[in-house]
Amino acid sequence: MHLTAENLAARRGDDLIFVNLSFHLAAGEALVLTGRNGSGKSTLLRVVAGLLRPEKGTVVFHGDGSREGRHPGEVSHYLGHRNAMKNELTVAENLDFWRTFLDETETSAGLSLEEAAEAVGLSGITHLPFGYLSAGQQRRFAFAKLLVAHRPVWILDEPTAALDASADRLFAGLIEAHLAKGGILLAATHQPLGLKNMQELKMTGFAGVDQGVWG
Ligand SMILES: Nc1ncnc2c1ncn2[C@@H]1O[C@H](COP(=O)(O)OP(=O)(O)OP(=O)(O)O)[C@@H](O)[C@H]1O
Repeated sequence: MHLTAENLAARRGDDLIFVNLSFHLAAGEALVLTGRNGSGKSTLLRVVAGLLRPEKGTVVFHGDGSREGRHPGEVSHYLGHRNAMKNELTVAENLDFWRTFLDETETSAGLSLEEAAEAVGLSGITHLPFGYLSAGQQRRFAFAKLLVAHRPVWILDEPTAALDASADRLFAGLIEAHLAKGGILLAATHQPLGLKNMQELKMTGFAGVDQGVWG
C-alpha cells in the first residue's frame, strides 16, 4: 500500500500556492506539514483528500493486491478545521451517520460507537447533543469519526486544535496505533505530534512560487 504525489501544483484564487510538490508514503508512514499561517498546508491536504482539484500533477493511492490506482479521497478520512458534526444531533447520531456514510463497501473494521467514545476518553455522553459539548470534547468526538469506519489514509488538519495536553497525548497514541497497523497519515500541525516515524514537509506558500506552472 502506498500513496504517491507527483509534481503537484495548486491555485487558490489567482495565486499559485505551491508547484512541483512530490512525496511518497508507504504503509505505516507519516508526513507532517509545517509552515506559517497561509503557507498552503490546508490547500495540500484538500488536494490529497479530493476536495480541491490540483492545477497540475497527480496523487494516487495503491492498495495491497490491486494494480489499479485510486484517488486517495476514496480511501481517506479527512478531519478539517471544522468538526463536520451537526450540533442538533446527538453524538451517537452523528457518529452513526459517519459510519454509515463512510463504511459503505469496505469491510466493517471500525469500532462500535461506545468503543470509539471510550478511545477518545469520553464514554457515557454519546446521548448528548453535539452542540452541548465543550470545544475540546467536540474535537475529541470529531476524531472518534476516524475510528468508527476503517480508512487506510488519515488526512488531518490541525487535529489537536482546542485540546488539552492529555488529549494531545491520546490523539498521538491513536495515530501511532493507526500507523502501526499499516495506515498512512498526512497531517498539518503547529504543535509537534510526537510521532516516531515521520517525514516533515515545510510549506513556504507562494513566496517560493514565482514561475508559471507550465513554463
Ligand atoms: N477559498 C480561497 N480563495 C482564495 N484564496 C484562498 C482560499 N483559501 C485559502 N486561500 C489562500 O491560500 C493560501 C494558503 O492557505 P491555506 O489555508 O492552505 O494555508 P495554511 O498553511 O493551512 O494556513 P493556516 O496555518 O493558517 O491554517 C493563503 O494565502 C490563503 O489566503
